[in-house]
Amino acid sequence: MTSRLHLVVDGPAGAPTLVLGSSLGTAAAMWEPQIPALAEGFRIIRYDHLGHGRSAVPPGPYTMDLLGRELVRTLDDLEVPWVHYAGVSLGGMVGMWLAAHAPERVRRMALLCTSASLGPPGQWHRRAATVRGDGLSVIADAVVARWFTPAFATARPDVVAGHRAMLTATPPDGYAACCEAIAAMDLRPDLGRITAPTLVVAGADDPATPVEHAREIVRGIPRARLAVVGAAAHLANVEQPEQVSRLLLDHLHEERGDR
Ligand SMILES: O=C(O)CC1=CCC(=O)O1
Repeated sequence: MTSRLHLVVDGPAGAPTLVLGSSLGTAAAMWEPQIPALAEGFRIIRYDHLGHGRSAVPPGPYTMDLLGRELVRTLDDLEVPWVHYAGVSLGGMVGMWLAAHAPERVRRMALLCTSASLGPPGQWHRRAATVRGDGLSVIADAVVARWFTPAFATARPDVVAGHRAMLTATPPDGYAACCEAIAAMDLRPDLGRITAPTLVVAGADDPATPVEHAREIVRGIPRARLAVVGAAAHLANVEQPEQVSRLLLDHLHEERGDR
């Protein structure tokens, strides 16, 4: 079976592959601020999660296992034996799953504004039911308020509007099915199996996955370290693009020192 994931590829064909995973309710375009800097040295493969962007929308509920296996299948199709991986939020959850279940496929990893366990499950089931019943626009204001700090929202209403449009363009059934994957997720027991050197990035003002969630991941992964980005909420890579790109490049280039 071929992959059901929509991919966007940038960068030189012969360069090491860097896979970028996006957050719940966004698509590959959420990584746009990083592409100019990262595409100089990496072949970047951005993917839309199942149920998101231009990927397939199979019936839910989904699980982290399903989302992760879909990515493995995609890498198999592309005949890519290993990758560097960076993911924001839901993208980071899939990254943790991948690095724990297929450690040979992940060389270095960055986990941004994410969590290994994001309960309580009831809140995700309620959000899924709301979205299935009434669509995404009814939750959009609340979600976007967690994505950006008030100061950034005031300074860059154009960026906020663009990301809000990305959210409301997400298929409601796909979004709801991913909420159910988050509800059922507990990656904490898997963290100790992750061998990839891992940079964990938290937004200092992220109300969705607070810094303490990042600290828990760092405690669980043997070769992990933490970076806290100031003046950033949940989509820290959008709010502080230069700082996050620099952190990613420094972490990915440390590979040269691993050998
Ligand atoms: O939508 C939210 O509340 C924040 C979030 C959780 C997982 C994700 O990808 O975004």
